[in-house]
Amino acid sequence: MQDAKLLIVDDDPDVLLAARLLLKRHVGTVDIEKNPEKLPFLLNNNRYDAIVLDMNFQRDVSSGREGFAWLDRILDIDPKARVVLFTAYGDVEMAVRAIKAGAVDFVLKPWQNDKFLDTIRAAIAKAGGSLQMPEPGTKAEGRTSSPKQTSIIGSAMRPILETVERVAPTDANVLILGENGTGKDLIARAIHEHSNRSDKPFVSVDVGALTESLFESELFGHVKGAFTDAREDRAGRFEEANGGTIFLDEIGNLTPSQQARLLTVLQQRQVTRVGANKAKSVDVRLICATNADLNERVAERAFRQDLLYRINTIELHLPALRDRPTDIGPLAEYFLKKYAKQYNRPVTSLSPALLAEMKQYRWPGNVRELQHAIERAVILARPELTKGTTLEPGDFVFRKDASATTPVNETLQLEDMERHLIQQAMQKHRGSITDVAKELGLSRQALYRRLEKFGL
Ligand SMILES: Nc1ncnc2c1ncn2[C@@H]1O[C@H](COP(=O)(O)OP(=O)(O)OP(=O)(O)O)[C@@H](O)[C@H]1O
Repeated sequence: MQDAKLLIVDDDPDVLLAARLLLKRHVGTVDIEKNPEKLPFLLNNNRYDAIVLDMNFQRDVSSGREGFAWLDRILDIDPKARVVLFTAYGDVEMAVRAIKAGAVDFVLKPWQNDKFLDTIRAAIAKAGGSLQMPEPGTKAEGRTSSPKQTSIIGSAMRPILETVERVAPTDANVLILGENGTGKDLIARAIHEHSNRSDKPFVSVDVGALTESLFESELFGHVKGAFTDAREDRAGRFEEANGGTIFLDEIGNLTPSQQARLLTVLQQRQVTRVGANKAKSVDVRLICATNADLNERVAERAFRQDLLYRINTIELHLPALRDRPTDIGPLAEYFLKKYAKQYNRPVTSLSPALLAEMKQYRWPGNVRELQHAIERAVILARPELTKGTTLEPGDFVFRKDASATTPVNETLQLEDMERHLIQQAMQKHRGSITDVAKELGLSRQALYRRLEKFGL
């Protein structure tokens, strides 16, 4: 490391001095900088082997938002930059998010000298820094998703996949039912990929997250001047999906007037942009999904029966993960391999004890929860924590039994903070998912997950 060059950016002069004192003995050049505004200048005039960046500068003390913005900026200037984040103990969730956003690792403050050194050594040694980059498409969700070839794991899914293969080439409307995180989106994409429309768009809309005022313009489009913010003509999601498939998620949450509007469009196969007086024909295959019991909602008169009949030509029921325990092992192994490779972590297996606990757990968030729990455990795994290469129960946090890596109080405080921030941003942007996601530095998908988690 004697010929390496390191930059440390933190607004606390004591932290800068202490870090320099420690690292100077091992790294050739250690530059320190108090003001992150100087980053572009420094990066354009030096070649750093690694950069240590604080997540919380004074203006924005606890959210880490400024840190994320600077991380993005650094990676814009040098996509191969190897950024290690400084973060306070308890900010582990944030550190995990930052790694997903492209940082190579993180150091908890106050640091332990040998761990800090190991992390810096590994960051400097790593060639290219591309190992921890997120998968293409995970950082920001485009308006039109291209088909993703994701494997569908688990023997319990086999009968469903057989139905998918039979139904996909027809144009039949499909309704996918199942709890959150059971794979409804995945199955909808599989239907599209196996259909004759696979080279046309697959457009996914979380209709449950659209406010009353956004619903029409998002789905059907608008013309310039139709309302204050309509600065230009814009096609809606139905028009975007023309020739392909439209996937309407959380259909059970539609209000009566939204149900009526949607039914008209489905009956007439035509959309009229808000403010326009001429309808346009659209040719879309419709797939809907919900975690609600629609028959019960019909009985309660909360969902229109005529709309249900229009969308449920074929119904697919996805079982909850707790009802298919044989799938837990294969799914866990699959995610373990995927994330160990993505984050370059030395984890290769799950211990039998951990697997047994997983089978006992209820998995209220189903496969998504399992996926995130494994991703988190892999990111946080250190050789000394994982006894070499196997994840043990202690490396793993079950939602209801947070006994492991992050103390419960700190997890809760973080969650409160996160919830509060999201609520504030939702009010500020009047429910616009795109704007809120942008402000918080989250993908739309990640924001939806949090809205769901916090019941917002
Ligand atoms: N059988 C499976 N094999 C591999 N990955 C899966 C499987 N089922 C679900 N997943 C993964 O789990 C995550 C959640 O799945 P998905 O988004 O399809 O669930 P969902 O039922 O649509 O959730 P929601 O109701 O919250 O919208 C995704 O990342 C998906 O790729």
